[in-house]
Amino acid sequence: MKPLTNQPNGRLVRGLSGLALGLSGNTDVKLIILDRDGVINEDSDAYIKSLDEWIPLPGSIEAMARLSKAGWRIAVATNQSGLARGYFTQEILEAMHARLAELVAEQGGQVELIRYCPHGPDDGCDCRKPRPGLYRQIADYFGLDSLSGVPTVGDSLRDLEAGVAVGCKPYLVRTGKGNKTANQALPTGTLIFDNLAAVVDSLLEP
Ligand SMILES: O=P(O)(O)OC[C@@H](O)[C@H]1O[C@@H](OP(=O)(O)O)[C@@H](O)[C@@H](O)[C@@H]1O
Ligand SMILES: [Mg+2]
Ligand SMILES: [Zn+2]
Repeated sequence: MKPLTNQPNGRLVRGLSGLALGLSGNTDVKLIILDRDGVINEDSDAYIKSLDEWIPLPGSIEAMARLSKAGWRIAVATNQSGLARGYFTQEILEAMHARLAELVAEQGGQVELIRYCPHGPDDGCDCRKPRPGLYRQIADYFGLDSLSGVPTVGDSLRDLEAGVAVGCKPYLVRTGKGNKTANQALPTGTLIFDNLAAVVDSLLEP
């Protein structure tokens, strides 16, 4: 089932997935917002420029499927300045996201929404993290007037800052750039875990 994803002009392209779920704007919604590179898949300082370079981190796909099967809704919020820099095409990016959705679906889970910022650092958009534009788009999609308390998982400070700006609960993972980020001043209340699987374990423990 293809996730919903966005076009560079920000228009949402409806994939095969179902209708937007009209979740009420309350904080007990089981929604999680994940960063992509360094949380779900390996990251590289040379960017992830092809489907071959898009390699899931150990346990991340299984963790997403476990969370999804437990009733959580999964959204991804990712900066993809490589598009603006000309390192890869939108077609390649969408192929990575289709692969992600496919792998999670094979394990019985679903990635419902992937929102990315296609812009470069100097484009002045509102969707490049640490700005919270992607998070607002995700809240709109799920019909939420608040993301207060919604867990967001990142490996970079900007991921946490973007989520905290709209009330999310910040989780840092040590994968990707996370070990380095852990030495920076983090948003109050940030919880630190080794990887996404450990975050999911903590969210699912009774
Ligand atoms: O972690 P998410 O948001 O999913 O994606 C990050 C990537 O878009 C790239 O973001 C770049 O930052 P700049 O966009 O050049 O500042 C660099 O950090 C790259 O190493 C990284 O692969
Ligand atoms: Mg990242
Ligand atoms: Zn943007």
